[in-house]
Amino acid sequence: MFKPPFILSIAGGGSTYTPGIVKSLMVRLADFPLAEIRLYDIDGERQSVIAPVVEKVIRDHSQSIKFTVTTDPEVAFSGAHFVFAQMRVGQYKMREQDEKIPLRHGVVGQETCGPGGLAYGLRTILPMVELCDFVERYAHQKAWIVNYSNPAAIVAEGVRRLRPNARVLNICDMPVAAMRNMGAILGVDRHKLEVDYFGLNHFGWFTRVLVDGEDRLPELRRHIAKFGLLTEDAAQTDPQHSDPSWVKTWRHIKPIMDHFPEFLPNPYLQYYLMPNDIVEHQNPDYTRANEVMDGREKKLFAAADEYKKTGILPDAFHVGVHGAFIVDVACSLAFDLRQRHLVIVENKGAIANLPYDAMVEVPAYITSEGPEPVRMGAVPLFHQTLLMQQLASEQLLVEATIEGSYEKALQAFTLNRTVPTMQHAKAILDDMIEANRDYWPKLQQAWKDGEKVS
Ligand SMILES: NC(=O)c1ccc[n+]([C@@H]2O[C@H](COP(=O)([O-])OP(=O)(O)OC[C@H]3O[C@@H](n4cnc5c(N)ncnc54)[C@H](O)[C@@H]3O)[C@@H](O)[C@H]2O)c1
Ligand SMILES: O=P(O)(O)OC[C@H]1O[C@H](O[C@H]2[C@H](O)[C@@H](O)[C@@H](O)O[C@@H]2CO)[C@H](O)[C@@H](O)[C@@H]1O
Ligand SMILES: [Mn+2]
Repeated sequence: MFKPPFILSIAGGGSTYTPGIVKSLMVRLADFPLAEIRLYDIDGERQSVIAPVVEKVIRDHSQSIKFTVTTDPEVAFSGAHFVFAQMRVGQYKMREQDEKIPLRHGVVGQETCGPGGLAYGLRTILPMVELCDFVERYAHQKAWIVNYSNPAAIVAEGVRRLRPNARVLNICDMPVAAMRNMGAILGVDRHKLEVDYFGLNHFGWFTRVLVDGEDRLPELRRHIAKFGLLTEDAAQTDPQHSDPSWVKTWRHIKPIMDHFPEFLPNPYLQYYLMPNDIVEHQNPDYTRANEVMDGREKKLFAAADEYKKTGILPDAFHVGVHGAFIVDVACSLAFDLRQRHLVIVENKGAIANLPYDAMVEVPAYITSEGPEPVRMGAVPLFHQTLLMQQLASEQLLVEATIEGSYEKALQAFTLNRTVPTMQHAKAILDDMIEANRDYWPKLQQAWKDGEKVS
């Protein structure tokens, strides 16, 4: 492995999360020493708005760290040791489409779940592969990409198929956020929890929540039966989670566990297990993308503007579990700490009754050569069946992208639990092809008028 101080590049430098992640890096400089931070984005204009805020965060902590802002991949990745990826391909304007198109057809409209997640996947797989190629070409031979770019399940499967040797670790902060709430409910710091968990990204269950060797899930069940996984504290520690849609999401853990009390679900299961409730309460003209553009993005851009004018940076971004988690994972990779974290990995038997090569989310020990998944055993038939259907939907989407296959995309949409019929799937897919014409690979129909055409 390489020695610190490290060169770290952030792909998706213009992200609303960049200042928070950099702040997390700054408070952890003693654990993760840095020589240089580079921001890389394909939208130079957006990145140039965020960059002065990031530079201020760095300079408040260090005068020596070099800071580079670029749209040139060679400049961004040459000699880099770590790449944090957080690209939103198509930006919020396309997230809005992902959410609003399915809703027009009475189907859940969500960033990473259902047809919205599949559409986002079709946009993101190839840019993520391109990022792997940039890193292979320019970065340190042993560089690690730690990837937050969504939809993480589909991105992980796409990279596994197309670049099996890339050193990419895909992560998600949703389980960590759930653990933060569990910790607040139990009166314990989240780092004291050791959990067992199985599933796919945004589609899994906690089966044990150990504190000093004792399973505290029974206590959590009692709290959830009244309040869901919501705590006043958690809302305060993450301002984003005071938004009405997040409050509702944490509350929905209650109805799910009222029906299936054994395991504690990932909040994203609400979209698959209670889609009708979700659609009924979603405003088709104002979705989460609008809430984020009017909230997190506007606040950060306004602060950047004020900083430019006055030299004073208002408190405009949150340093929560999102930044802390990626830095924890990077430290474990960098120094072979073998810490246990929930990450997205190739199954290799960790979930005994899921395919060996599925990209699953389970606890793993993070070594300098990558994650070593912990065996979660065989899962019950109910969960296995839900997981297999979701896995098939995501894998078909990846195959549709690789092969440019309309039929496989239609199968992926039809198999998704949020989509009631094949007619819904086709209507949504066709609208999405139109909306994504600047982003998706071309999907060809192999069958026309009952004849095979290719
Ligand atoms: N895995 C997780 O749990 C998790 C948690 C939070 C956010 N995210 C993801 O992080 C990403 C950033 O979210 P955000 O809300 O800050 O979005 P954002 O739109 O503010 O930022 C994303 C940036 O990525 C850039 N980008 C798009 N395509 C690119 C490419 N090919 N190369 C380089 N840069 C590119 C955009 O120009 C934009 O500046 C999203 O993918 C989001 O889904 C994931
Ligand atoms: O709707 P958004 O853009 O606010 O959030 C979508 C993301 O939600 C999850 O991440 C949360 C995380 O759970 C929370 O603790 C905090 O760090 O904020 C994150 C963003 O809200 C989810 O894991 C991501 O995949 C989503 O992109
Ligand atoms: Mn996530």
